[in-house]
Amino acid sequence: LNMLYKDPNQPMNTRIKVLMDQMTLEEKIGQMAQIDRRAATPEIMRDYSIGSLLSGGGSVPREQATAEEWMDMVNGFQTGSLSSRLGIPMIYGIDAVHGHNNVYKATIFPHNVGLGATRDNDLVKRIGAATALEARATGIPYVFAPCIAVCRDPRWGRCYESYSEDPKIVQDMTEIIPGLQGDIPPNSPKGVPYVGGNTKVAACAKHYVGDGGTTKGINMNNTVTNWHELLSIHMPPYYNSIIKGVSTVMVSYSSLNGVKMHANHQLVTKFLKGTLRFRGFVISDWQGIDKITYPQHANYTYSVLTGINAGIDMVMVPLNHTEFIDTLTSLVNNNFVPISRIDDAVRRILGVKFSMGLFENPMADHSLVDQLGSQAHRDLAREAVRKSLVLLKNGENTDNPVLPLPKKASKILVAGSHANNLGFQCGGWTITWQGQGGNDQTVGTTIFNGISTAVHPSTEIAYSESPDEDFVKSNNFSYAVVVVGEPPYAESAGDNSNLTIPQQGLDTIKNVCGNVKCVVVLVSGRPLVIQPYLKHIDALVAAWLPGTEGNGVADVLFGDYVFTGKSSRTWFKTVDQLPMNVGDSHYDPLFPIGYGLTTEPV
Ligand SMILES: OC[C@@H]1[C@@H](O)[C@H](O)[C@@H](O)c2nc(-c3ccccc3)cn21
Repeated sequence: LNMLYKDPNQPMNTRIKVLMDQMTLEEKIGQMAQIDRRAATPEIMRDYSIGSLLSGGGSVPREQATAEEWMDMVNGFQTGSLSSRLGIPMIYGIDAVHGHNNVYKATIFPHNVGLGATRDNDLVKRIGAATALEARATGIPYVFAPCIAVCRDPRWGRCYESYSEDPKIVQDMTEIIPGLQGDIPPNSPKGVPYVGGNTKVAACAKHYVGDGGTTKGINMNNTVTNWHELLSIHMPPYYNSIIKGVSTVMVSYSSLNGVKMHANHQLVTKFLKGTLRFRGFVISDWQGIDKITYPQHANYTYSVLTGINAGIDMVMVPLNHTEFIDTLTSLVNNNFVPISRIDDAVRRILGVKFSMGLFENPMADHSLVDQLGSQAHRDLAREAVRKSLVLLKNGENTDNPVLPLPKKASKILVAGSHANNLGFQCGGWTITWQGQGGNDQTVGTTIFNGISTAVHPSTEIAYSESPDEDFVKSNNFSYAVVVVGEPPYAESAGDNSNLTIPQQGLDTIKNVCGNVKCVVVLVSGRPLVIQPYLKHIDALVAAWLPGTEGNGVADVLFGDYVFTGKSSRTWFKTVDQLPMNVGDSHYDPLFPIGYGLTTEPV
C-alpha cells in the first residue's frame, strides 16, 4: 500500500490520485453510497467502504440523546470505516436547517422565511457559525443546509425553508455558507470546496434546481419555466454558493419541464459541473433516484443508470446499500456507466474529505460538547427572533400606535394555541421530521414565558389557550396578546391550497379581539389568509417560525427593541391570486414584499 495519500503535506491532487490508483471498483462505488444510521453497522462501513452516513429527520441514537452519546455513535461508525483496507473516513451528514434541529437541547433558530425578513446577512452568517459548532458538538462535520430555494408559491409545504421569493434576498443569505464552512482565506481560490477546520462543517446548497417553482407549489412536482426565468429566479443563489466554496449540492426531487432533476444530465453535469464549474460533490435526495420512475423503485437499474449518468456523485440510498452497490457495479462492468463517471464522482467526494481535513481529524472533538444549546447561541437566536418579526398593523393610525405595549398594566390576557407551545413555535424539522406540539420535545422559552418575564411584576397575567367570549368580557383586561397559527409540518405534509388560519385560532381572534384591545401574533411558515379579520385586529405581527427563543417576541412587543423586520414574501389578499410575486403584472398584495412597520424605542 502506498500510504502517501495520508500525508497532509502532499498536494490534494496527489493525495487523490495516489489513493484512487489503489481503489478497487467496489471501494469506489462504496464511497458513492450514503446510508442512514439505522441501516448501518461499523462492519458494514468497513466491509463496503461506505462513503457517508446520515441521520434522516428524527433519526437519533435515542430519545433526548446527549451530545456525548451522539459523538460516541458517530465515532463508533467512523472506527469501522477507518478499519477498512484503505481507511477512508466516512462523512456523517444531517439536516441542521434551523440550528441542529434533530438534537435535544440544541438551539433552534428561526426558520429561513423569518431570517429572510431580517435582511441581516451578518446575523445569518453568525447563525451558520453557531450551527456548525453545535453540529461539531455532536461529532457531525456535514449539514444538508442551506436550502436556497426561491419559493414562488406559499402553498408549497417547504416555503418556510426558503429565505424569500426574491432571488436577491436568497443570494444575500448565502452568507450562511461561510458561517457554516468558514471564510475562504484571501489567497485561496474561490469556487472550490472549503471547510476551515473542526469548528466548521461542510455545507449543502439545496435543492438543485427550481424546487421552489413547482406548479401550485406542489412538493416534488414539475417546474415549468424557460431558461431566462430559471437563470434569473432559481439559479442565482447557486452562483453565490459556489463562489463561497459550498462543498456539496443536493439535487431536487422536482422536475424541470417534465425532466426529473435526478435524471437531468443537462442541468447537473453540463451546467452545474460544466458551466458553473462546481468542484464539490452532488448528492441525491432520500431515495431520489428511486423516484425517477413512477411508482418509485419500479426499475432500480434504470434509476441508478440515469441518476449516476446525469452526474449524481453520492446517492442517499439510504437503506439498501447492497442493492445500490450491486446494481451500479453491474452497470459499470457492462459498460452502461463509464468508469470515467465513477472516477469523477469519487474524485469529488475525496476532494471534499481531503479539503476539510477529515483524514486528519476523523473523530469527534469532545472539547466542543458544551457548544450544544449554549447560552451564547440562544442569545443569538433571540436576536434573530427580534429581527425577524414583521409588524403588519399597529392601530388604526400612526397617532395611536398599539405597540409597544405597556409593561405595567393591571391585568392582561395571553391567549391562543401558539402562545405557550414550544413545538408549535419551532415548526417542522424539529426533533422529529414533521415537528410536533408540546413543551417537552426540547428546551426553550415559549412566547408566553417571554411575556411573563417581560411585564412589570405588578401586572396580573391571565393565560388561556382558547378563551370563550364570556371569559374575556368578564375580566377587565387592559389588552390581550393572541398567538395563533399553523401546526408544524414538513415537505408534502405542508402543501396547502387554502392557507387559512386553523379554526381554533380564528375563534380565539374573534372571542378576544371582539372584546378587548388585541395584538395578534401569527406563528406560521408563510403568509396566511388574514384580510377578513384585519378590521377586528388592533395590531398584527408576523412571527413566522421563531424557534426555541420565544422571549425574542416579548423583547419587541414591549419596546425593549424596535421592529425592524421587512416581509421577505408578498402577503396575498386571497389564494386565488396565487402564484403572485413581486414584479408580476397582476401584483395586488395585501402587504407587498418588504412591508414592515417600525415602532418608537421606549
Ligand atoms: O433528511 C434528508 C433529506 C433532506 O436533506 C431533504 O432536504 C429532504 O428533501 C428530505 N426528505 C427526506 C425524506 C422524505 C420522505 C421520507 C423520508 C425521508 C429526506 N430528506
